[in-house]
Amino acid sequence: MNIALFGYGKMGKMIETVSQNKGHNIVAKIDVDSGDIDYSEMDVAIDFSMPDAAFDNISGCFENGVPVISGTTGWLDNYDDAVALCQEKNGAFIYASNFSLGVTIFFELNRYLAQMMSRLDQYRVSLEEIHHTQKLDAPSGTAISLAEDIIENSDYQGWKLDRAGDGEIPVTSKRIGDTPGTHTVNYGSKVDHIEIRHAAHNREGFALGAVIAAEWIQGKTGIFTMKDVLDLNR
Ligand SMILES: NC(=O)C1=CN([C@@H]2O[C@H](COP(=O)(O)OP(=O)(O)OC[C@H]3O[C@@H](n4cnc5c(N)ncnc54)[C@H](O)[C@@H]3O)[C@@H](O)[C@H]2O)C=CC1
Ligand SMILES: O=C(O)C1=N[C@H](C(=O)O)C[C@H](O)C1
Repeated sequence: MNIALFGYGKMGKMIETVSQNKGHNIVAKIDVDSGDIDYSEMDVAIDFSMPDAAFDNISGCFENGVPVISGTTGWLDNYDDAVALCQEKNGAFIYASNFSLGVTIFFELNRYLAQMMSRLDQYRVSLEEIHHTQKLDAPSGTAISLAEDIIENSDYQGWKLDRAGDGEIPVTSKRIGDTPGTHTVNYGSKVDHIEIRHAAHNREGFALGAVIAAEWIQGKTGIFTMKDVLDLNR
């Protein structure tokens, strides 16, 4: 498979290594100021760039018939436009705030736990995410996904960074050293707490999930999620 990398930073380089270890070719490494882009050899584009670059990168790929795997966070104000363009061009698209296979399962646990806990008014939920100090966005895309999934499966009406009001989920963001990404969902009562946590040990899991998604999307058209890739919708 011929893969084009949009964003050749920490994740772009990790995806290059994982892709090559699986026998794929990297046919383009697009970074800031790369100039004119030749889309002709691309079987798929994997975008891990920057919030203000992601939508243009994704749009360019759809305009040129290239399927897109998008991992960049912090650009979702334009998500609906990306979906509309993908549909107009009969393209193929997967966005995930976190491509780790473990986090895809963690998202399912979070939804199920939220449904059960919504029956008990003794517990209050809170979210914490910890990342490396170079991270640009806060809270993380993964924390936002977790919060949105809890809201969909409970009576919570929103989330807020740090100080949350009634009916809102408090989210705490910490930036510590080189932490690749740790997410904790905590339900506390006066007498106990229940916690689920995913901790990435390095970036390889994110990269592997993105490459598996790129392999899976070959020959398909439509908008998909990692649940489709792992066949968790059954
Ligand atoms: N969904 C997931 O599983 C994961 C998502 N991420 C997200 O991926 C993004 C990138 O993360 P990192 O690689 O750690 O960041 P990074 O800062 O190491 O790399 C980003 C790269 O994008 C480049 N860039 C800037 N403008 C560009 C443009 N117009 N076109 C192409 N490239 C451009 C930068 O020069 C840089 O090399 C972030 O939004 C991060 O939150 C990171 C890890 C996992
Ligand atoms: O910027 C990162 O590094 C990460 N970003 C994603 C996010 O915002 O959730 C995924 C992962 O936690 C690493």
